[in-house]
Amino acid sequence: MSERVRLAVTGAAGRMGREVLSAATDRDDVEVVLAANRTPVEEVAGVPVRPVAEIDDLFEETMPDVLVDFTGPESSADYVSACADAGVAAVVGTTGFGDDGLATLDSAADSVPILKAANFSRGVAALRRAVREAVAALPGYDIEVTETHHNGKRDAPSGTANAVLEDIETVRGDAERVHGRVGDQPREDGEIGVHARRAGDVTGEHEVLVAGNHELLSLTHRAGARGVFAAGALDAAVWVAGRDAGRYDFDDVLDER
Ligand SMILES: NC(=O)C1=CN([C@@H]2O[C@H](COP(=O)(O)OP(=O)(O)OC[C@H]3O[C@@H](n4cnc5c(N)ncnc54)[C@H](OP(=O)(O)O)[C@@H]3O)[C@@H](O)[C@H]2O)C=CC1
Ligand SMILES: O=C(O)C1=N[C@H](C(=O)O)C[C@H](O)C1
Repeated sequence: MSERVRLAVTGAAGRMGREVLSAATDRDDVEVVLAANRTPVEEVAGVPVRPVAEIDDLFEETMPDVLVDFTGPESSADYVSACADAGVAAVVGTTGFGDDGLATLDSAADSVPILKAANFSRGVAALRRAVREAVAALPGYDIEVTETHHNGKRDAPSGTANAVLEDIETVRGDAERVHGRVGDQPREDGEIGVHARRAGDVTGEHEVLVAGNHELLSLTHRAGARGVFAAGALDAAVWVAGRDAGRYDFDDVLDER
């Protein structure tokens, strides 16, 4: 697409919505035509924000090419349904979906392109590749996954930690997740420890430990600012505009760049 991609941004006044709007104003390949938020706010990054009374009315006045959504799992599923009805593509950064929400995304993808990623950082994409390789190279080693986020985060474990765990399980197959660890039993072979920490204003950290006797491999990603997620989400929005209906993820974007 040579023209600017016309964007709608939901959750405009949230931590990520603000970053996306701010990053969008610095780019010449996107144009924000609609910013919406549940709680009324006047503007974010100089963009007027519309209160969302009824999600069905979201595109009543303005039709974007792509919706970028960082909200919560219930609202995100509703926004994506509205996209399917209106023929609008969606980039979903929201995490914490249950089975019903994921089914809603799958069904919307029958009619529009839906690109969902738990993490739009390029560093995390590289972390996931490194973890898959390490786990394949170190059969039988103990694995512990730890994520740390700000005290306002709702879902635990993080969407990224869940994606990393799925990667590990795909390679290893026989893993059992153990969330936290209490009691007086030693670690069992094959389990994967999962630890979610919430503290202060940490943007987002993910660490995978792979340990055998006398050696420990630690793979860690630390996000220093939400701008990395916003930049990736906007790259994804530009990439997904005009695509065929279907489910896509951030790797599809990275594979082509
Ligand atoms: N994929 C990625 O790279 C990243 C994903 N995330 C994910 O993005 C999501 C949002 O994170 P963050 O910005 O920190 O969250 P915030 O709590 O800061 O913002 C959430 C936004 O969503 C809106 N919202 C929440 N629930 C509803 C609802 N039921 N109906 C309508 N609007 C709703 C809020 O509206 P209101 O102002 O009215 O409360 C707010 O605008 C989370 O799921 C998080 O895990 C976060 C960072 C990176
Ligand atoms: O809520 C957050 O902040 C983040 N959420 C995403 C997740 O759940 O993995 C991505 C990032 O870690 C920040």
